Amino acid sequence: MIRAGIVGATGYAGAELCRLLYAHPEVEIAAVSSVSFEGQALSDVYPAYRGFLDLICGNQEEVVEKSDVIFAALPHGLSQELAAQCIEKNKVFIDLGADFRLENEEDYKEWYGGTYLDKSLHAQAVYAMPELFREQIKGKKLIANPGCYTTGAPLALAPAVKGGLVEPQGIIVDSKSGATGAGRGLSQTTHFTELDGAFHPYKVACHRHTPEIEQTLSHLAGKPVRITFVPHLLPVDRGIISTCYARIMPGVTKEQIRQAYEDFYKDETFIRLLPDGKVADIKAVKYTNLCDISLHVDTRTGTLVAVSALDNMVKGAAGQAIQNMNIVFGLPEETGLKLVPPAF
Ligand SMILES: NC(=O)C1=CN([C@@H]2O[C@H](COP(=O)(O)OP(=O)(O)OC[C@H]3O[C@@H](n4cnc5c(N)ncnc54)[C@H](OP(=O)(O)O)[C@@H]3O)[C@@H](O)[C@H]2O)C=CC1
Ligand SMILES: CC(=O)N[C@@H](CCC(=O)OP(=O)(O)O)C(=O)O
Repeated sequence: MIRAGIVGATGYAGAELCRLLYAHPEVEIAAVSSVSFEGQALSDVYPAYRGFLDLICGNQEEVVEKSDVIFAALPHGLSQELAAQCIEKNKVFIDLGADFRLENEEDYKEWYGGTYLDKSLHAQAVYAMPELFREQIKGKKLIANPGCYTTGAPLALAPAVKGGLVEPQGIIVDSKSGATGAGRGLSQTTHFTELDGAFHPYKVACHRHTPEIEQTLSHLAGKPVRITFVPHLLPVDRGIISTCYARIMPGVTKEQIRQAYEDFYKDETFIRLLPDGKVADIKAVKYTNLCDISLHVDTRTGTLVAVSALDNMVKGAAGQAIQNMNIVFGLPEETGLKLVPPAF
C-alpha cells in the first residue's frame, strides 16, 4: 500500500483529497496535518467524515515522516520549504498550490509576489497535466498540480492550438467557478447573503491564472500564446465552466476541428468529448475527475467556441493530484477515480 499524507487536510482541497484517498484501493492515509485543528479529529472538522475519517490531525513533520507521498493543500507560498524536506527524504511531493507551476520565476514574482528559494528544486518540478504532459510526469518526485481554471481552459483548447487550427493570438477564456474555488475561509464575496443570487466577473483580465494558461498553450502551440482571461464567481458550490473563443485559421473546417479533438482525446479516460449539439455542463461532472468538452463553430464569424466543464475540487484539484500520484507510482491512472456523477 502507498502511505499517503495530507498537509492542510482541513481545507477544501485537503478534505477532498482525504475523501478520495480513503476509497483508493492502493492507498492508506498515513497522516494528516492542520495548524488550526491540531489534535482534533478530521471528522470533528467535517462531520460528514464521521466513521470514515476519524484520524487525528497532527503536524507537518509527522506527515512527512509517515508518508511515501505527501500532498500539500496549502495557500500559495508555503510549499517550497516543505517540498525541499520531502525531496531530501526521497518522498514524492505533490503540490496543489501554485509554488512550482510557473517555469519562469519572473512570472511568479509578477503574479504571486514571491521568489524561488531554491532554483535547483524548481528545476526538478514537473507541471503535471496528464492529458497533455503524461510522459514528462513519469519518474518525477516533485509534482506541480495544475490549478482549477488552468486545467479546464487548456483542455478545452489543446487540440485546436496544438494542431494550428486556430490563431494563437486573441483567444478569450471566459470561466465561471463555484465558490469552493475560493477555499474554506470566509470572505465578503463568498458568504451566503453576498453570493446567493449574485453573479459577477472578478479580476478581469488580471487573474493570476493567466500566465499559467498561457504557459500551457504556448508549449502546445510551440510559440507564445496570449489570452484574455475573465473568471466569474457562480453562486453554486462546485464546478467550473470555461467558454473559450478562438479565431479559426483560414480554410479549416468544422469537421477538421472535430476530428482533431476526437484523435487527441481518443484514449483519455477522463475526457468526454460531447457529440455535436450537446453542451458541457458542470452538473454532469460533479464529484468526478471528468472534464466534459463541447465544440461549437460560429461559421458566420469564423470562431471556435470550445466549452469545458469540470469539478474544481476533483479534476481541478484533488482528483488530478491522485491521477498524478497513480502515474508516479505506476498504477493505472483511473485507480481510485472511477467516480460516477449523480444523475441529477
Ligand atoms: N479550492 C479549489 O478549488 C482549489 C484549490 N487549489 C489550491 O489548493 C490549495 C488549498 O486550497 P483550498 O483547500 O481551497 O484552501 P483552504 O483555505 O480551504 O485551505 C487551506 C489549508 O491550508 C491550511 N493553512 C492555512 N494557513 C496555513 C499556514 N500558515 N501553515 C500551514 N497550514 C496552513 C489550512 O489549515 P489549518 O488552518 O487547519 O491549519 C487549510 O487546511 C491552495 O494552494 C489552492 O490554491 C487548487 C485547485 C483548486
Ligand atoms: C472562485 C475562486 O476564488 N477561485 C480561485 C481560484 C482557485 C484555484 O484553485 O486556484 P489555484 O488552483 O491556483 O489555487 C481564485 O480565483 O483565486
